Amino acid sequence: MIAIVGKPNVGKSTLLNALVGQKISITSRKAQTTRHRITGIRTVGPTQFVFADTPGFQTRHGNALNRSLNKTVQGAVGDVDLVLFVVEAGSFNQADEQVLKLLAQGVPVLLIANKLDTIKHRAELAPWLQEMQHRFERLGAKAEMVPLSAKNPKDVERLLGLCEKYLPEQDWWYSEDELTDRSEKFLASEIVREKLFRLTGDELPYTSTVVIDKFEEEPGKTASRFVKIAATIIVERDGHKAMVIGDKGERLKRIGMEARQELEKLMDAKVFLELWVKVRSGWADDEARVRSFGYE
Ligand SMILES: Nc1nc2c(ncn2[C@@H]2O[C@H](COP(=O)(O)OP(=O)(O)OP(=O)(O)O)[C@@H](O)[C@H]2O)c(=O)[nH]1
Repeated sequence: MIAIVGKPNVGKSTLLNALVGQKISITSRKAQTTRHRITGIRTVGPTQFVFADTPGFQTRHGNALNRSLNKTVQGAVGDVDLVLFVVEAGSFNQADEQVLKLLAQGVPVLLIANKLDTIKHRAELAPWLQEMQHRFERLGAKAEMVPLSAKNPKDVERLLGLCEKYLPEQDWWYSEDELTDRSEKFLASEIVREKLFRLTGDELPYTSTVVIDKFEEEPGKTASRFVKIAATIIVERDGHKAMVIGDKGERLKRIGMEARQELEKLMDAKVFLELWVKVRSGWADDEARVRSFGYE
């Protein structure tokens, strides 16, 4: 069991998807895309890797949504064999420091210095890596430094080999072909949320969310599956609703189309997807609402 932790936007979900070999956690340029603990499974030969992706640890806003996200992170690092602590290569700031403080004593850590491809002069990274090593030593923590790019398949394969050394010998938890413990219904809401964030860019606040109202598989008349999904995009203000719908409904249509195509591939089914947009002001500050929208 391996937890993937780090501040928002360092590439945790990108790394998880690469490690698992299939997209199971959504990613975007927007920070705070991941909202839930997502388990990804990869079985290679005799070894089963169970990865837990976590939301980026929040340090700025203390609202109910962020408190819930941070609880998810804390829960994930407690009981694992190994932690992948993801940072951006060459950088370590206050937000990274906060994550470091969460790490349980005694659990081995790989410091993943991600986005190595963005560093022009690799030699310049050496003093930074040394400084990182010292930082861990001062805490009495064991850590191995692993500079890599989550977007480079060779780096990801090498990382799997490094992780393997830390895993105990025990029975597998999942069958060989399982990739995630999350349901298709959950993945559907995540994929709609990813398209929503990607197609609205920085204009839409991260407090928008997606709730699945209906997820029904039609009894098969033919060999292929047919799934009917209705989802509501929840936003904070009327202005955001207009932004999501777009000119003559163009943007909402595009969100629906891209999400449907990806879901059809993922579920190997014909998908009928219906999208609605609703305004619910202040939901991210309201504990009960945060829970009712599926956050722990
Ligand atoms: N250049 C480069 N970009 C990367 C790499 N890994 C991830 N990214 C980009 O970094 C951005 C954030 O990636 P995510 O995987 O969504 O990051 P995250 O840490 O899961 O983010 P949160 O959900 O906010 O916690 C995306 O635009 C990725 O494409 C990498 O190795 N190199």
